[in-house]
Formats: sequence, C-alpha cells, structure tokens
Amino acid sequence: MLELKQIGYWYDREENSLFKNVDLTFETGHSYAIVGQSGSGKTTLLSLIAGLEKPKAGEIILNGQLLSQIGLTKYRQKKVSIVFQSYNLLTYMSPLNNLLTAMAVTKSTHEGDKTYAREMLRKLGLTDEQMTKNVQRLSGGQQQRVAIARTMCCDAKLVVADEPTGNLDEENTQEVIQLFQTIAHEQDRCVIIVTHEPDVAAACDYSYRLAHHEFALEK
Ligand SMILES: Nc1ncnc2c1ncn2[C@@H]1O[C@H](COP(=O)(O)OP(=O)(O)OP(=O)(O)O)[C@@H](O)[C@H]1O
Repeated sequence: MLELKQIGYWYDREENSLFKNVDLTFETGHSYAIVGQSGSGKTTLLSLIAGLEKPKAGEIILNGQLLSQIGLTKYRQKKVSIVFQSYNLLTYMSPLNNLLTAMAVTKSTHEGDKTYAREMLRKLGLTDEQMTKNVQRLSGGQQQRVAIARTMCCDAKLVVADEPTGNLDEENTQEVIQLFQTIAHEQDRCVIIVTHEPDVAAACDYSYRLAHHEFALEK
C-alpha cells in the first residue's frame, strides 16, 4: 500500500542525515511499530509518512501514486489519519461533535451520519452521556479512545500514531493497543505507531528499529 523508496532526511546538512536510502513497505491489514533511541528520527519519519514534511531524497508512493502527484493537501485530508500523544481533539466540543467535524472536514463516506459516530464511540467504551459532554471532562484514556474513534469514522486507510500511549496508564495502554489492532485487522487499515514502549511494539504485527541511520525489521 505504502512504499518508501530510497528515502533520506536531514534538517541542516546532508552529512547529518537522520537516515538515508530507506526502503520500507507497509500493507493494509497490518500494524507496524517504529522503535529506536530518542532522537534517532522516528517522529521525523512519521511526519514524512503523514505528509507533514517532504523527504530530502527518495519517493513515497501510495497505491502506485507518488505523494507529489496526489498533492500533500489532498493526501493529508483524505489518505492519512493521525493520532497524537496529546490526543489533539477540539477541546471546546463533545466527542460526538469531534467525530462529526472530522467526518465533514475529510468528506468521509459517513459524513453527517450521527448514528455511525455514536456507534463508533459506543464500541470504544463511551457512554451516551460521555459522548455529548465536553471532551475535556473525559480522562486521558477516554480522550485517546475518542481520537481513535475519529480515525475509524474517516476513510483514510493509513493511520499513523506518535506515542499514542505515552500519557496512558498500563490498563489504558493495553486497551488502546487492542483498538489499533482492531483498526488494522478488522477495518483493513495500515497502522504505523512510533513508540518507546516494548509492550506496544510487541503487540504490533511488525516492528522496525531505527539505529545507525537505518531501519531493521525486528519481528
Ligand atoms: N524542526 C527541527 N529542526 C532541527 N532539528 C530537528 C527538528 N526536529 C527534530 N530535530 C532533530 O532531529 C533529530 C530526530 O528527532 P525526532 O523527533 O525525529 O526523533 P525521535 O526518534 O522521534 O525522538 P524521541 O524518541 O525523543 O521523540 C533530533 O536530534 C532532533 O533534535
């Protein structure tokens, strides 16, 4: 589904490349962890995959189309969905309105379908009452579940997450990992997670380690 071909990236000078000549392939129906030391460049790679930055070398190809052909704006709107450590919800809205807004902005096939949005939130463990109160009144684990439900309401087959369990306790971490597995396996999406947590990496189908400017498949 997603191919990275000979990707290289540096911030200041090419001699200081975080990584170069990276060839990676990601498929729908699977989850992938990206692990590696702090500062090695994991978030940077994710920002290239999310279309937030352009690679300095190489090409990113989605279903046979170059990202530059798709256009980064369209790519970010329709093709990729991002889950952040800090949830990034619209804090002045309810969970339900967060989902409806995302569905409208991304022109999801479920746009305007309140019943579907409610069903996703219910599936992720929110009560009818929690769905309609301000998101800031929910716990961190509940807010992250809303962020994941938002992804499930959008059509993007590619889901990227940067330390999505970084703010969660052990129990919520396990639940969130299972939700990502459901998104990958039951919704046939491609899930790519940057994580420091060995448990999260172990739960993913595959794990790539970034070390010495290269990615190696660990499992
Ligand atoms: N906008 C920027 N300008 C210059 N250097 C940057 C910028 N963003 C990140 N860096 C540097 O690039 C390197 C990789 O950063 P990145 O955040 O991708 O690493 P990471 O592996 O995700 O780290 P962590 O696990 O600590 O989040 C770091 O040395 C960082 O200081």
